[in-house]
Amino acid sequence: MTGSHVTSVRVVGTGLVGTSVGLALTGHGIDVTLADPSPSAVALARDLGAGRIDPDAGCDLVVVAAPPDVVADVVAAELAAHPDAVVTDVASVKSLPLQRLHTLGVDLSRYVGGHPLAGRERSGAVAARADLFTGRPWVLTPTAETSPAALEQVRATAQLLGATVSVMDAREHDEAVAIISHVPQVAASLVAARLRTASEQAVGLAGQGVRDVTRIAASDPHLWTQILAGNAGAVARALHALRDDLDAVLAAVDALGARPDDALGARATVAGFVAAGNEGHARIPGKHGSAPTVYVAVPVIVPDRPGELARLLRDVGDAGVNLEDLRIEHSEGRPVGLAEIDVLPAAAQTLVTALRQQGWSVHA
Ligand SMILES: NC(=O)c1ccc[n+]([C@@H]2O[C@H](COP(=O)([O-])OP(=O)(O)OC[C@H]3O[C@@H](n4cnc5c(N)ncnc54)[C@H](O)[C@@H]3O)[C@@H](O)[C@H]2O)c1
Ligand SMILES: O=C(O)C(=O)C[C@]1(C(=O)O)C=C[C@@H](O)C=C1
Repeated sequence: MTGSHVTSVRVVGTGLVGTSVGLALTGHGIDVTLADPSPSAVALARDLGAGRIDPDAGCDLVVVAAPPDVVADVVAAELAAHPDAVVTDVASVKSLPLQRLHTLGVDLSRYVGGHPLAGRERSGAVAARADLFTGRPWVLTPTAETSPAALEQVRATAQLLGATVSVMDAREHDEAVAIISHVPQVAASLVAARLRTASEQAVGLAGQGVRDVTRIAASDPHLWTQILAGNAGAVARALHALRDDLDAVLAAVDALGARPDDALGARATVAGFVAAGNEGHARIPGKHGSAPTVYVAVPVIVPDRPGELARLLRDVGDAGVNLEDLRIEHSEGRPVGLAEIDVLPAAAQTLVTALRQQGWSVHA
């Protein structure tokens, strides 16, 4: 290691976040070794290019990207196994793991708690992206015991991945993420859960509004149970405040439903909460730092027949264009689907032309 720059990093836990860290660091020429209790998870991360598997390799830095309920024990084990390395983690909650480390009596001078505010609603290495952290916040939660050199090393590594680093204490972090991450997840899940009992006809009308509000409702229940349980105090406080607001809106809407011509003040209440939402929304900062890679979505109609998707993917490959992501949607009542192929902007026109030549209906 030279200065605060790392040359070798061990990533423990090769799911979405760990594999993304591995991909990004490997891209910067850093020697990354990977570990995970699941042999298939670690092999997949290696195959995707996130690093190599060598349990005996030394390292400057260990990044623990394991689930929140085991993270403290894994950090403690890594500190013991790598006595010259700095150890950080990426768990979404910070106070409980820190308490557990204190209980374990671990020397915390080489440990720096961390949390990138970057992720996806999908888990596992397949969802990993090298540019996941570009322009995103990354909180570090050092304690009085943390050595300044350890803090600088982790800060430099997060910055190398394109993140904007801020430093706060663990309790402060947990209060903040209850409001900007944990309650939004609860709200998205609750709104999406109402769709279970809606009619087919109603769900078939889903437009962009409900898609925007519920994207993170696709998140992993196992991970989120650990996150919400791991920050229960702060989440409960934020949910009580939300419930008070919901009660006020409900009272106004109830009054409008019962006495539309005589519900004094009810419309002002409704307008007030929408306006308050405008104000809160306006406070969300734009992304910091350089922009993450922006892909262009090329929409292609795919007949709902066996082999059609395979034929499309073959034609994308034959066009010499790299497919960055793929989404498929089925249109209600139509014998076709819509495939959205994400590609780099520079490749979009080549792909559109090539697919049209092959007879595909491209809506670009
Ligand atoms: N998903 C997100 O959007 C997001 C964003 C920021 C931070 N985080 C945090 O990152 C961590 C990992 O989340 P993820 O989304 O990558 O989850 P994931 O489910 O995609 O991956 C977790 C990985 O940890 C492995 N694992 C399980 N037990 C382990 C142990 N004892 N030691 C080492 N590895 C172990 C699993 O096999 C799996 O490969 C969590 O602490 C989470 O709170 C998640
Ligand atoms: O799915 C996403 O877009 C996220 O960024 C997820 C998100 C967030 O709430 O910001 C969720 C939990 C993590 O701890 C960090 C990131």
